[in-house]
Amino acid sequence: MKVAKFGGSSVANATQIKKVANIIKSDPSRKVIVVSAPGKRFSDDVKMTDLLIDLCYAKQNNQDYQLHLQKIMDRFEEIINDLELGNDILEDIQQTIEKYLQFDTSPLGQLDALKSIGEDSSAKIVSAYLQRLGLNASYVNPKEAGIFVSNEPGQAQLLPESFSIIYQLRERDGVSVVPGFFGYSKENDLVTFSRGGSDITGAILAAGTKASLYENFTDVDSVFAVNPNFVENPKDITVLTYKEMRELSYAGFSVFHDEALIPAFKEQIPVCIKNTNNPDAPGTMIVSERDATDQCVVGIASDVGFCSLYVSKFLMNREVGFGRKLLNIFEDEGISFEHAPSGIDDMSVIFRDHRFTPDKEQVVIDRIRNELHVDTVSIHRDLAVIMVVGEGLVNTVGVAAKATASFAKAGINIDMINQGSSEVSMMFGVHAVDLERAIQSLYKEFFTADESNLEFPSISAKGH
Ligand SMILES: Nc1ncnc2c1ncn2[C@@H]1O[C@H](COP(=O)(O)OP(=O)(O)O)[C@@H](O)[C@H]1O
Ligand SMILES: N[C@@H](CC(=O)OP(=O)(O)O)C(=O)O
Repeated sequence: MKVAKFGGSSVANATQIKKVANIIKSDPSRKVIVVSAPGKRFSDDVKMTDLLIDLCYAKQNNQDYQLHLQKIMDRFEEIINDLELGNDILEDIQQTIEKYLQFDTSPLGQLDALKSIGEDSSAKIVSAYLQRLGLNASYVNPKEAGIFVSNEPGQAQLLPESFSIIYQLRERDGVSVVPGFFGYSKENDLVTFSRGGSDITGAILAAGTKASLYENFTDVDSVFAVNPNFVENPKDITVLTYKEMRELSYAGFSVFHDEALIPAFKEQIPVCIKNTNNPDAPGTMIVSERDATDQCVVGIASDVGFCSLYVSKFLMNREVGFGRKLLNIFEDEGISFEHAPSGIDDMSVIFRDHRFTPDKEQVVIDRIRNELHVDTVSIHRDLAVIMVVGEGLVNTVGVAAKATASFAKAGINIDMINQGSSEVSMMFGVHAVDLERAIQSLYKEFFTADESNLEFPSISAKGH
């Protein structure tokens, strides 16, 4: 049996949902279906999850929320009418929203409950539509499916005991349609995964049911070697390993959630990224091993929104416990870090900007000066991180030289390099303003024989 997840772009409107139904009908082994909330229908559109977040904040700030509620209901109504489904689903959605708006719980608990409406309603709509087409399909709530998670609002983690319950999904008759993005804590609270987390639900169900394949349907024919917003018609990737995809997703390939790789990897479930708009295209396979002999670099990912803290102290290498004490300061202040490249007398620590907010800067700097007696400490913001990823890359001679040469050709200053801590990636830090040119230059270097006829579009990054 297969688990198929359909992302927001695949359930954005009735036309898309009809394509989804055809895909499900065409292969009876697609027994477990995971759906996201309605996504963007055009580039300036707003995702249903964001509409629900706006509604929640309006309510919590005692503002008039009727307009927000209306936008949500209008969108669901249009989908339900276009699919010619009865009014009962719309009423059910409205009642669930009203119930959650009156919820007497923590603000974050209420936010998670409202955020889940998008996926929950999609699953009700898709299952009803499949039934209308004569399929034996049913809506299965994540609790019934066995998705039990930690009580960390917006950051849920699966509890391992879930797997044995999830396995029982195999026994259900017909097609089970499960909403993505959320589960339930042991205390019965509804908790969501991080943004983009329907991919995680799909991977959990694929691992839990020991599926033969996890299909992840989106709006592109394959994973491309670089984000298609930077390079026009970039090369597609036909196969890549779990490790490669995890690094690429983590570093900016928003097409698949990095945390979704872990359950699939643990149970060795192959993943196939496919296009709902072109289901006959082979897509990209993610597997445990690939032959990396002819192509050691498989993709180049990048993301903005990083900052770095730099410290230098003469003879740092001889001071036992320096790194621990430095990182301890961040632990005390509740700041998690991403990378920590170090030299003999220097160390940098890289953070996501939103984790190391400017209001924490002064406290951290004072503590580093007073407790570690460093020579220099400074913070650099507006940093972008680029990951050059590929199996065997770290053992291949000349990759770093090729990459740094391409930065030099484009006249880009490298703020930092971190090579070797991961077996499959090499990290570069550059100023965010140089990112687009850096990616284009690296792409030329690693993926094109003829550099003269490349065209680069102007950047319009697409995020969650
Ligand atoms: N390297 C990449 N390859 C393919 N798509 C990418 C890549 N990097 C970013 N993307 C973006 O990811 C989008 C698909 O992810 P997402 O919008 O989350 O889809 P869905 O709504 O199906 O979950 C693509 O439309 C594309 O813009
Ligand atoms: N709807 C949620 C979860 C999700 O996975 O969505 P999508 O499949 O559109 O990335 C979000 O927007 O974060």
